[in-house]
Amino acid sequence: MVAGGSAGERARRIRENALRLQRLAWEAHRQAARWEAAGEAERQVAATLMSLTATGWQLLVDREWPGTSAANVDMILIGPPGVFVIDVKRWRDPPAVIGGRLHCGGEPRDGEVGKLLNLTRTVEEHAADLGMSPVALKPLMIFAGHRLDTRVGGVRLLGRMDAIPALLGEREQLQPAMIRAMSGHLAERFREHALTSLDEPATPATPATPGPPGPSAAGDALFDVEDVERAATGSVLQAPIERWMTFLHPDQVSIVRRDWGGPARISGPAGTGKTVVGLHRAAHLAGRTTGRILYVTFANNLPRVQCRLFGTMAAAFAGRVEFTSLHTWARTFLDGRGVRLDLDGSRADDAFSRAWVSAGRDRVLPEIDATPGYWREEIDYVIKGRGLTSLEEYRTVARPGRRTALRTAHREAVWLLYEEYELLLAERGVCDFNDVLLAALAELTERPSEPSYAAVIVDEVQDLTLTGVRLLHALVGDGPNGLLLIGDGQQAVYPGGFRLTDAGIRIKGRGAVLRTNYRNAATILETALELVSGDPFDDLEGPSPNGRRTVDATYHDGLVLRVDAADAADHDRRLIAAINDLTAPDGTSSLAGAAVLCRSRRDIDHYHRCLSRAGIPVLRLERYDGRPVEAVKLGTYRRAKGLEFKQVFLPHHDADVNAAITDAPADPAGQERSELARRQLFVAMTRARDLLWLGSVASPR
Ligand SMILES: Nc1ncnc2c1ncn2[C@@H]1O[C@H](COP(=O)(O)OP(=O)(O)OP(=O)(O)O)[C@@H](O)[C@H]1O
Repeated sequence: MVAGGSAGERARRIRENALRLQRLAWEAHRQAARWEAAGEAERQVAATLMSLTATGWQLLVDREWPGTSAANVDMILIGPPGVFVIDVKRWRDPPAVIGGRLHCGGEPRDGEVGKLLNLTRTVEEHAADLGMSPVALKPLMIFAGHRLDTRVGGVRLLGRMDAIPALLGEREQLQPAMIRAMSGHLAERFREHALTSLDEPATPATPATPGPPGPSAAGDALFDVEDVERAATGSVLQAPIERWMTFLHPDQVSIVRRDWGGPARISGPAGTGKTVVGLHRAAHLAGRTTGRILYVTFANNLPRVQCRLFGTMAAAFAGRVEFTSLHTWARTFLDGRGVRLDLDGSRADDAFSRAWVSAGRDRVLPEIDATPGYWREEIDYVIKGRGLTSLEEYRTVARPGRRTALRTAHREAVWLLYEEYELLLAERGVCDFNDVLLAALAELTERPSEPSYAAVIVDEVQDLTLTGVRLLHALVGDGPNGLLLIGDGQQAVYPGGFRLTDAGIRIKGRGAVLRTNYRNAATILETALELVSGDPFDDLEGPSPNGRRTVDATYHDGLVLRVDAADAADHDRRLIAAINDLTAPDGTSSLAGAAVLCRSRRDIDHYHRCLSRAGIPVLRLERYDGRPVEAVKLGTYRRAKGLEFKQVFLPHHDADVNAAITDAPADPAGQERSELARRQLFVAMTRARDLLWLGSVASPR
């Protein structure tokens, strides 16, 4: 159909719907007149909202607040945008928001806002039993006799006449099955108000328009919890994330809403919904506090994706949550304090290379590992990453995550190398990433952050250094619901770790573990777990001896395709053919869910050329913000952290893992390198939802 024709058809349908709503509104008015006990304002508002029930919305009127017989909730409206908890007002003077507070006739009415927010929390509590996230709960005041559309303290204020278009304009989050289930559930929990006995009318019946539950409906089984779970899980497989993220597993919702007396941790294997819980938690906290929330990760591109997701999921709080990478935050913070540092990665690399030549390679270090990279990591993650300032400290420090034991002579040699590196950095007047974090921590310790954050949520915490975690801890301290650390040691893609106790963070009794993988097809999950099942890993609270963890899979079909090519050219030909296979026979492309992930930047450049030559559009992960784009995403394993794709292609996937084994089969440094290579590959594999393509080239005989 041509574009104009399609638009015309849509316009005709919208007009038809509008007329139908109008007819239903008149019918609703007539029926609402029978609600003798309700006030005039409520009757009018109910009649207006009733018209929505023709399109699948559900309306509960005048309900008892559970646990009381005197208090009532005017209305609960459940529709595609969520659950609206409604307080109807008939004020003589028009409501006004002045200085962020609700007023009427010049008098503040904060109490009314507080009451509605409390009531919303009660509804939220009951909705959570079905797994509904707090982001779908919407406090709403409707004013009879006034026109307005504004917000105050998380509450939307609408005039009666403004309500329908405003509600229909809200972004959809709930599907019809969920609306029906939630309505049935809330009708049971919020009984009809005993003192009013409203004669609720049945909605004008049309097959597609279920009406609000009448008096008898409360007792009927209107839903089945398993149906809700099935509807939610089923929709995951086709719907874009924001459509179904409103319903989580009830255990996840309980973590989102939990009150923690101090720093807390969410852990769990790949794909178990840790980030999802983190984002919903951010929205929940934003609704409970007036301060800002900081949501931090290590990777640079992830904040963009998370920020976009959050904006679609909890638009009302989008301005309250700051998404950033740790280094960006630290640099902005230092800039704001007038601290100037010349961060220059390539000059720092050069300084290290020279330091290695003059103070590293001829000493005892090559006995353990002759590659300078190993010792650069020792400086980055152990010495500077932990903020060590003297050889005495370094002599005795535990090095969790590093498998190679160092004798005194080795530690002294590393320290010399470190001092030489620092000297060369100082001579050049440049610094490295660790210096930025160390400077920010020093600055923050001297002059605490102002204004401070209400909460800091750290995602992928296992990739931070000890200094990074200390810095974020310093922002909120040990206050209730202040610091939340989310991560999984099995997915650490950088070497060298630390324990939370090293940072002075105690989370005893404030941890939650997620165990159900919602992302990967079972066969993909099995292949990925097999790879790391023999590897111990460090998980911030202590070592974990076994890589084979308990994970429940949510079964959906998937495929692992292994391609053993004769040579590199054959390998790349087969990769391109597999990507071209994603295009349907009618020519419609489905590249939006595809990603090619590589081990190194050199590979990235190679595959960018390869794909472009084959006429396949490419979007580098540096520029990806989570929006669906008809292009293959291309990036390194590290850049893919925290992301997911329908189809993941891993060219030469086993090259690093094999090289680590062949180069140094037995020594601890080689073992450490192999484990790290396997963990990185594991992360890349677990990005795949439905298809995992594993390319290798047969080794030359
Ligand atoms: N209750 C749920 N029902 C259905 N899908 C869910 C649920 N919770 C999370 N998911 C989905 O599971 C996938 C993985 O979630 P998420 O990215 O939050 O996991 P994660 O534990 O942070 O993963 P990783 O550690 O591998 O980055 C996402 O597609 C997410 O939307």
